Amino acid sequence: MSEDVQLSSVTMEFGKFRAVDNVDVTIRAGEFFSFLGPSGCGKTTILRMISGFNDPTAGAIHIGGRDMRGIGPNQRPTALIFQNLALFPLMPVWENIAFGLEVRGVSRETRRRRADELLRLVDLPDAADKRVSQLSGGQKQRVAIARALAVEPKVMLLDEPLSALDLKLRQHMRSELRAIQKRTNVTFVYITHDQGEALAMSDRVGIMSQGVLQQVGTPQEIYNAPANGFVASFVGENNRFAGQVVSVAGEAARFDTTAGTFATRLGPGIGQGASAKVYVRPEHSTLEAQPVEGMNSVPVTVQEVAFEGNFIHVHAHDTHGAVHMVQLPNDPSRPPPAVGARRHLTFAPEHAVVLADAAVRGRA
Ligand SMILES: Nc1ncnc2c1ncn2[C@@H]1O[C@H](COP(=O)(O)OP(=O)(O)OP(=O)(O)O)[C@@H](O)[C@H]1O
Repeated sequence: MSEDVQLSSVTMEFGKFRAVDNVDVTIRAGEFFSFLGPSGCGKTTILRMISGFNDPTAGAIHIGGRDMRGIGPNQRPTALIFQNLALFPLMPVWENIAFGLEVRGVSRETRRRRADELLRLVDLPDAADKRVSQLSGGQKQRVAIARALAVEPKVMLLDEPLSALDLKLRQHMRSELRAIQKRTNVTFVYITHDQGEALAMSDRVGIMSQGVLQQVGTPQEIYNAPANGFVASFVGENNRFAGQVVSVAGEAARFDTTAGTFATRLGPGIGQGASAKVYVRPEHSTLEAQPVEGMNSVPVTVQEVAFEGNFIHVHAHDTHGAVHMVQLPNDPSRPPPAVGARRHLTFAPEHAVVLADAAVRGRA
């Protein structure tokens, strides 16, 4: 069983500082939802408000339709997991998992049975009688998840739980966490500043900047149709050109920059005359010997060529000194240009989108 979490105009102020500004989002029952954003953007504050450790200074939180105002952390249908797992190192694994049940007066036999079930769920069927201190980092993480699930939360809140693990284990645990979430169907609210983690695991992602929720969407929507320049730059790479929209025809526009006039698409809220930036992904950019009919192009000089295995990153600067990146497939029959070569950075109108900067505090 899982429940939805509804945030309605949720705001949190610490004195005069607004850490979370008018956040509106409904996290669906059974969904894996991540809040993604840089350090200090308000992610932890949101999680603390959902779990009941802080009350919003304005707005409301409903879980499963129930207003959470005045309901303390222990009375909420939530469980919180964070980086510091707070397991008991010398206690057997199964007792760690069953700890919350013991507090609730569940018999030893039932506790043991439930712990064994949960250990199978997190793929540690033989660990029940080991001590926590004998486990690896990833195994401890699974025990912490099993312990949180033991009290049958409707909503699991996870605060960067993988950040203490090394890269390989972190990547492995991504798919583990996702699998556990699907098996239990509990609503997962996950916070992270790691875009790879958020994109790989989540059904939907909410991108935060400076307390403001910038966009909510599937990983594909966030990457392929960013709502503004902050989202486009925070998730993945982009080449950017500042300028002005000089004409508009439907969703297409002409955009004037110091590097040239481009045919582009228009992002949300951008119209005729707007000063903004055009964004183009490196994988949608190529380097051509000559300008190509119907495409945008900017004369550049190749500055650096980095072989990355499955692809090649080429950095090239334009006549104003701005550096742009092109991602080329690793194709031995088409070697990349040499450093110093002059080329035309080329991109299609449909891959160039004019976006506003981020939505900012107090104006969301
Ligand atoms: N109790 C508090 N009193 C005053 N300011 C606070 C308090 N808690 C958080 N803040 C401020 O609110 C902002 C958001 O903090 P929060 O911990 O939610 O960010 P975060 O996105 O989780 O960052 P990180 O990824 O670094 O943990 C920060 O500027 C922080 O300094």
